[in-house]
Amino acid sequence: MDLPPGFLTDYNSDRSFDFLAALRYFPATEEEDNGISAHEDGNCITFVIQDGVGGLEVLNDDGDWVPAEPVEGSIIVNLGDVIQVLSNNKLKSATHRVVRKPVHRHSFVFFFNIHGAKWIEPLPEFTAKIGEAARYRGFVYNEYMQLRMRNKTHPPARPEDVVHITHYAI
Ligand SMILES: O=C(O)CCC(=O)C(=O)O
Ligand SMILES: [Fe+2]
Repeated sequence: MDLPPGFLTDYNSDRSFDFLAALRYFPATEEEDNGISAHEDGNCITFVIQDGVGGLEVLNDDGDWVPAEPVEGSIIVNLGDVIQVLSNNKLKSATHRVVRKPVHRHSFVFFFNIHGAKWIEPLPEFTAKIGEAARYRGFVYNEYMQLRMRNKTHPPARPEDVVHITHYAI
């Protein structure tokens, strides 16, 4: 990102919002194979350790779903919305989903987050310093998390009203 080493540590050294999820996906049935619907992670960076079953897929620029094939001993690193905003779209928050397979799947997912009170806006290194306009207005991280939570607790009738990071786009 052309930022000084240790930038993220200095930017936010508070780890209290981080969490680890141990997930188990039940086998797909004839009728239904949705594990997790298409989404972007709202946080900073997500680390996924998956077993050998597979099912995690990433949407590419052509609109095709590309499987993140299991590789023994590897960790998948997924950038979230916070990095997309900080980098002013230079780094993208990947759209991904999990499609269930005929057998159980297990994954460990570590969400490297940002403190809730943190102000998030495109960094000068990706805007003023390189003569680019900011593509997002600033927001408090918790506010975005609450809007995302509302997507689940009060699902909007119209799909276009579901809040994504584009809510803050300029
Ligand atoms: O289980 C996985 O491989 C990914 C889960 C995921 O995308 C999420 O929890 O946000
Ligand atoms: Fe995810």
